[in-house]
Amino acid sequence: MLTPPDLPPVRQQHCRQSLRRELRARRRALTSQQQQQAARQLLARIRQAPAFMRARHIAFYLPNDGEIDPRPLYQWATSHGKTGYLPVLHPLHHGALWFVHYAAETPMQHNRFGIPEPQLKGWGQYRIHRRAPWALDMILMPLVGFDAQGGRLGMGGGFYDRTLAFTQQHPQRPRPLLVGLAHHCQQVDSLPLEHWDIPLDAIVTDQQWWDVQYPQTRHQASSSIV
Ligand SMILES: Nc1nc2c(c(=O)[nH]1)N(C=O)[C@@H](CNc1ccc(C(=O)N[C@@H](CCC(=O)O)C(=O)O)cc1)CN2
Ligand SMILES: Nc1ncnc2c1ncn2[C@@H]1O[C@H](COP(=O)(O)OP(=O)(O)OP(=O)(O)O)[C@@H](O)[C@H]1O
Repeated sequence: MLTPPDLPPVRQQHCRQSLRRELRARRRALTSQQQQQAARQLLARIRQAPAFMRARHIAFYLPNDGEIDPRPLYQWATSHGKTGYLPVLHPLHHGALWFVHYAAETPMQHNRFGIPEPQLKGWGQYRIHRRAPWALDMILMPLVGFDAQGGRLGMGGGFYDRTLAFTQQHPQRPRPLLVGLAHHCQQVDSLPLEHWDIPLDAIVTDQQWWDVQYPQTRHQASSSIV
């Protein structure tokens, strides 16, 4: 179920869709014990990584559709002085995300995909809790699929791609480390990188941490972060 790079675009999109379906079914099939164990292993793997230890402002997500659960990591991070944020669907810019501070007392609402996110109240109050993506130290983003070369497949909305496009347009500006999270069973041999795909710095599963090195010709080479 791989997508050869020389297929015409429409066929490629079709392949991405069926691969997405297959990988989503695979992660949903994990039992709650397997999910809990994966979340514990993810915590153990990430919390000791120097890049994570240095990071102070970190975007997490609330698990949906069988995604690997970063909540134990969030608990650990916030009890060690770090500040956690969640993605919120941008109220005006369709297809983009805001990152909003998240704590136990944060009022939540469900977005149109049924995922809980911090409530948008007045714009004035909201601005206090929002952090620009470039001012985050690390963004942990959920993956539907990935390959060991840094290719990634998300839910298909292009939300993270649009929100993080600035990292390609202004490569010398400050930017967060982009870390994709997935279950080990979501790995495939090879995924083509689309021109809009934002390269990740690392991919972490319950079983492994990959630093992603892109060829210079394709993307800015990313430096090793652990
Ligand atoms: N936990 C989590 N939060 C997240 C994301 C995510 O992937 N995971 N997102 C990452 O982008 C954003 C939300 N994007 C999403 C995009 C599509 C679907 C989804 O379930 N799509 C359905 C179709 C639903 C519809 O169109 O009404 C589907 O594909 O079955 C969910 C979230 C922001 N928050
Ligand atoms: N910077 C961008 N500007 C406009 N459209 C974009 C941008 N990035 C991605 N898109 C569009 O978003 C759609 C979904 O892209 P893709 O299939 O790569 O999503 P994804 O990477 O799986 O999702 P996500 O980024 O939310 O994890 C594509 O049709 C693409 O054209």
